[in-house]
Amino acid sequence: MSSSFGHKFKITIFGESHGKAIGVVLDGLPPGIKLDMEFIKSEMARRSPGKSSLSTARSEADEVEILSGYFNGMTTGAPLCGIIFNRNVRSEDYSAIRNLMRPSHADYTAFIKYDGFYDYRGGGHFSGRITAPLVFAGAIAKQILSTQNIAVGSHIKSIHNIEDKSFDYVNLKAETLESLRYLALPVLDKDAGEKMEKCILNAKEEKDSVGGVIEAAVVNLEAGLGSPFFDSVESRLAHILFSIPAVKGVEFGAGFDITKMRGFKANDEFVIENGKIRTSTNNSGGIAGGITNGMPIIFRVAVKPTPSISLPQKTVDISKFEESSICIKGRHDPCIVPRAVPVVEAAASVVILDFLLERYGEKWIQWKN
Ligand SMILES: Cc1cc2nc3c(=O)[nH]c(=O)nc-3n(C[C@H](O)[C@H](O)[C@H](O)COP(=O)(O)O)c2cc1C
Ligand SMILES: C=C(O[C@@H]1CC(C(=O)O)=C[C@@H](OP(=O)(O)O)[C@H]1O)C(=O)O
Repeated sequence: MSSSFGHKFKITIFGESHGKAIGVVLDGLPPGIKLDMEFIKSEMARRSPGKSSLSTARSEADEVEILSGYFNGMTTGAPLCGIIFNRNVRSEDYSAIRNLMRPSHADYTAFIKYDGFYDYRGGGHFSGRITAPLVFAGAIAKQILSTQNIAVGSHIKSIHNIEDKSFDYVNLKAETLESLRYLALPVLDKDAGEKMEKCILNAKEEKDSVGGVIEAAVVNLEAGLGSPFFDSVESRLAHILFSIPAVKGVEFGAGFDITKMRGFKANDEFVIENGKIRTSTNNSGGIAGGITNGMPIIFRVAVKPTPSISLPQKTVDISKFEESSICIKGRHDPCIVPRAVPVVEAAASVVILDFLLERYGEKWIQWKN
């Protein structure tokens, strides 16, 4: 397995959805950071399951217990381990479908790779639940970034065929990102949000699911982070974003649409504003040559419809090697997107902090202040 990520700020996640606990070890955290526990709790709550009819009915408090690396209210610089106990498992949901491979979940691929020994209950280590420790890591990274005025945030760009407005790629402000944090469905256009909610509830009613797109941004980030070739900012962000279960696409700036523009429209022209070099458009999404250019980093993440649905589907019975059908009973998200929003932000925060620690070392914060 490959459950570790990062260079200077390394995270290692562990656990299974129906095991005793899930968690993360954070290595490379600067010492002397006073953790804002209320902020961490609020980030965990944005993702935690069972809080609304738009989510899985499995209800988990997702309180994090810190086991190490934290002393007298400050990070020590030693590995910080945070664990979350699984409280509300219902493994019998999985006994009946033990040998029936859920279409588009990880059952079949995990069965092949781990010779049938993997923990299949609740998706095991493949579960979206394993993003809870990622959100914990991201909340700490986000808090550190905010001391330097760097903000990471996102909104739901679309659910199924319902579209929200786009961010203002050039003049996006930290306050806009902050205001989105408090919305159950973080959207810029309230009407679109109401339609999205109906769309999700409609799919749920019909025992089906829907997907969507999350548009995220990092603002107030300096120019000069990232290294070509293989450690470009796009490469590292895409790596962690594609690690999130159910993510099927990532694009930056104008993304695939840039292919429909001619060079003159696609190019971001340079200007000087208030003594700073900026660009008048931001089709590059704040990255050129794999390096940040000081404009907002903009990216979008495509999230597929939840694979576990209760409509009857064709599958195979792996124990008999014969075709069969499956009707999944259990507690599943009718749409993953709303709960994936803080996960995407967490993932981006981890990467940006890693780049900054790489550039300036762990004394970066003291040095900047
Ligand atoms: C926050 C979150 C919640 C998820 N909830 C569910 C769920 O309730 N049911 C389900 O079948 N898949 C859910 N998933 C997606 C599966 O974990 C994922 O599709 C599966 O592991 C296969 O991985 P892949 O889609 O990346 O190929 C969720 C993912 C995330 C990030
Ligand atoms: C528990 C969470 O989401 C789970 C993610 C998930 C999956 O297959 O990814 C399947 C469901 O698990 P269970 O069948 O145990 O209820 C979701 O509830 C969580 O995100 O914390």
